Order: sequence, then structure tokens, then C-alpha cells
Amino acid sequence: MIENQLESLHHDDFEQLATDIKQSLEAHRYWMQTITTALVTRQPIVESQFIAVDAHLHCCFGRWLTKILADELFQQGSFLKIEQYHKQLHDSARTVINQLNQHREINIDDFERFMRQQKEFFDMVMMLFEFSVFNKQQFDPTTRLMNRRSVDSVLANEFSRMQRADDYHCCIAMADIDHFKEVNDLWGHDVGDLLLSHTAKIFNDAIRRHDTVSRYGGEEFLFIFPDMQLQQAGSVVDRIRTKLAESPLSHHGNRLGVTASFGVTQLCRHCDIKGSVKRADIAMYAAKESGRNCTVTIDSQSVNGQTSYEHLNNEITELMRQHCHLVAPERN
Ligand SMILES: Nc1nc2c(ncn2[C@@H]2O[C@H](COP(=O)(O)OP(=O)(O)OP(=O)(O)O)[C@@H](O)[C@H]2O)c(=O)[nH]1
Repeated sequence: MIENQLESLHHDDFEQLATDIKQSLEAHRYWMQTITTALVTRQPIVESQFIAVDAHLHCCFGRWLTKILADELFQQGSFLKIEQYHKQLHDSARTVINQLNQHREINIDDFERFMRQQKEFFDMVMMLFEFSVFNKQQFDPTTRLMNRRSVDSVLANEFSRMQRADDYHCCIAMADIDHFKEVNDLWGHDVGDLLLSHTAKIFNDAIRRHDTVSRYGGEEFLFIFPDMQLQQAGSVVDRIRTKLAESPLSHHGNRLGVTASFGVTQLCRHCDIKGSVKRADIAMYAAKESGRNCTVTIDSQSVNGQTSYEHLNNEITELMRQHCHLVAPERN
């Protein structure tokens, strides 16, 4: 599947991929149109881009394909198939063009093969184009992390997995950069953006392959830790918090320190997803209130019975005062 091959690509890559595919495909449409017109009007075609044995390497699409196939990432599955379809299309075009140029009848089987291969080629490339556009929409351009819309589907998958298996646990964490407004005010919005992508990279490098971190809002990030218990998630998140606090952003000789406040909880099987996210959010605000740059965990067991988003919104703060667990760095 294309999905598996391209999982290491990000927003900009998919944007570039979609643009390149569109341009090269447009050139190929023009090539097809020229051949079709020549076949109908019975005008010979002598240009090498139609009849050369290696024409598939020199057309706009072929040049683009050669370029991307030089990258190991693309040397697989769908791309190799497209390369094969593309060459076959040029070969079958050459067969009918030769018949035309030699003033022979166009063989109906050859013509039908040419038309079939044209369709297969365009279908395959369009699929890749749609996939690139779809993926482009899944990422936040500033941080190159998943955006809120795409992470919502990861949450929904984890939630349905929990409904199917009683012993399956998944934890989530909300992180919010501390005093981010000051960074924007002091250094400007562009530096704020740099700090966002710096933070995103540290978060992304710190998680396991099957964990997820996404940009959930302005300076808010949502983590998903599949198959993890709360206590472990609390330690993992606090390790990430420490890593961030120890990794200032270097900018034109300055070192900009960055910290964040974290709220951790389980994805609860007894309330809706919104309720669990809200609980992580409230834990994160508790971390802010506790002085920032710290991690608060809250156990969904301690709020049993508070199953709806509205209940949680109204009553959880008080429950949390009794049950949440704060992991704070030592302060002088
Ligand atoms: N540079 C930049 N700033 C953003 C972006 N999205 C949101 N912000 C800013 O993030 C800031 C968030 O400020 P606040 O909500 O007051 O929070 P804070 O200053 O981080 O303070 P605490 O969260 O209480 O520690 C606002 O100034 C927003 O304009 C973005 O994409 N880029």
C-alpha cells in the first residue's frame, strides 16, 4: 500500500509530490492528445518524444519519475508499478505510431492495448495524486506534525480498540508551551513559529514509533500512547518534559529556553473521547497552576461516574484536587 511506504513523508513533501504529479500528468495529457489527433487525421508523427525507444525517460513525467526514483524511499511498490505502466504506455504508443508512419492500418488489438494502458496509467497516477493531497491535509505545516483533524481519527481508532478488549489501555497527554505569548511579544511571531517546530521535533524524537504527537491547537500538543498504563505514561511524559526543558532553541547566537506544562490521563472506555481529552486538558491546567514546567496525571478511575463531557467540565476540577498526582521539577 502507498500509505505504508510514505509514512516518513511530511506536509511539505506531500505538497511537492502533489504539485509535481499534477504538472507531469498535464504534460502527458498533451502527449496523449497529440497522438490521438494524429491517429484520427492520419498525420505521421516523427518527433523523438513519440517514437524514440527511450522516450519514456525523456518526457516530463519520465524525468520526474527518474528523479524521485533516485531516492530510496520511492524505490518500491506503487512507484515501481507506475514506472512499469509508464514505459508500457510509451511502448504501445510507439507501436501504433509506427503503423501510422508506415501508412499501414492501425491494428485494433494494438490500439485497444494502447487505450487500456493509458487508462491504467492515469488511474494509478491519479490515485497517487489524491493520496498526496489527502496526506497534505493531515499535517500542520508549521510543526510538520499531524493536525487535530487527523489525530481525532487516531483517537477514534484507539477508542474502538479499547471497546473490543477489556485489558487494553491507552493514555493521552496534553502539553502546552509555557509563556508562549512572551516569546511572540519579545521575539516576534516568526521566532514563535521556530519555537513551535523546535518543540515539535523534540516531542516527536522522544516518543516510540507507534505513539503519536500532534499539534492540537495554537501552542497545544496532544500525545497518544497506545498500550500504556497511566503510571508509565506519567513517567514517559515527565521524561519528555525534562528533555524539552534541557533543550533551548539556538537562534542567532541566543539560547531561548522553552518549557511546557503537561496533563496526562487514560483514554477512558466509559466516557466519550471528548471527555478524556477534556480531562487531559484540565490536568494540564493544573500543571500550569502548580507553577508550569511540570506534569500532572489524573486517573480516570478517580472520576468514575463522571461520564459526560458536561459533567467533567463542571465537576472534575474539584475531584482532581483530591486525586491528581503532580510530578514537579525541584524549584529553588
Ligand atoms: N508564533 C505563533 N504563535 C501562536 C501560534 N498559535 C498561537 N500562538 C500564540 O500563542 C500565544 C498563547 O498565549 P497564551 O494562551 O496567553 O498562553 P501563554 O503565553 O503560553 O501562557 P501560559 O500558557 O499560561 O503559560 C498567543 O499569543 C497566540 O497568539 C502560531 O502558530 N504561531
